[in-house]
Amino acid sequence: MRIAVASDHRGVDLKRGVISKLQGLGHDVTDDGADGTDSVDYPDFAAIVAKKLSDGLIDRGVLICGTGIGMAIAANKYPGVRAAPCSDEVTAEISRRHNDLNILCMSADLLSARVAERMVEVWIGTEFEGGRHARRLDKVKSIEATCCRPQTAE
Ligand SMILES: O=C(CO)[C@H](O)[C@H](O)[C@H](O)COP(=O)(O)O
Repeated sequence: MRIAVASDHRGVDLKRGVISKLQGLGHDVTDDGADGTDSVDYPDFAAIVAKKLSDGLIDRGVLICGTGIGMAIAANKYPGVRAAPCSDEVTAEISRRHNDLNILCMSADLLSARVAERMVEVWIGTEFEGGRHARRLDKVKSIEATCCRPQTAE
């Protein structure tokens, strides 16, 4: 799978471990920053990964900030992105089975490297179940199509 990973300054260490884990599983992984611990703004990094996903250049994304919340808010502004913070293996698995989550957001402040790497492994290895969940996601897509169209100037 083609996977892009990015973080803000709080997530740089966790990001390195996540990238190694994904590469070890045989995935094609890009590191989209941040490169150091100088303070940066999470929307800049969420935008890089979310745009790639929205444009079909990657299959999945992983975004890490202090809580994972800011990254999810920003990433979800891009069409076709389904991003959410997950807190453990269970939410990571259900986010795939029920929500077809395509960008996993994680908290650098609250997760250990071991738990975060395991979450990523479970998340990448879990398929969307379809069925009733596909019906619900179709409704989400329809909300996106009707509410989030770019506004044209009158
Ligand atoms: O956006 C966030 C909250 O969801 C992230 O946790 C950021 O990493 C955090 O806000 C950054 O805060 P800092 O005090 O500037 O490090």
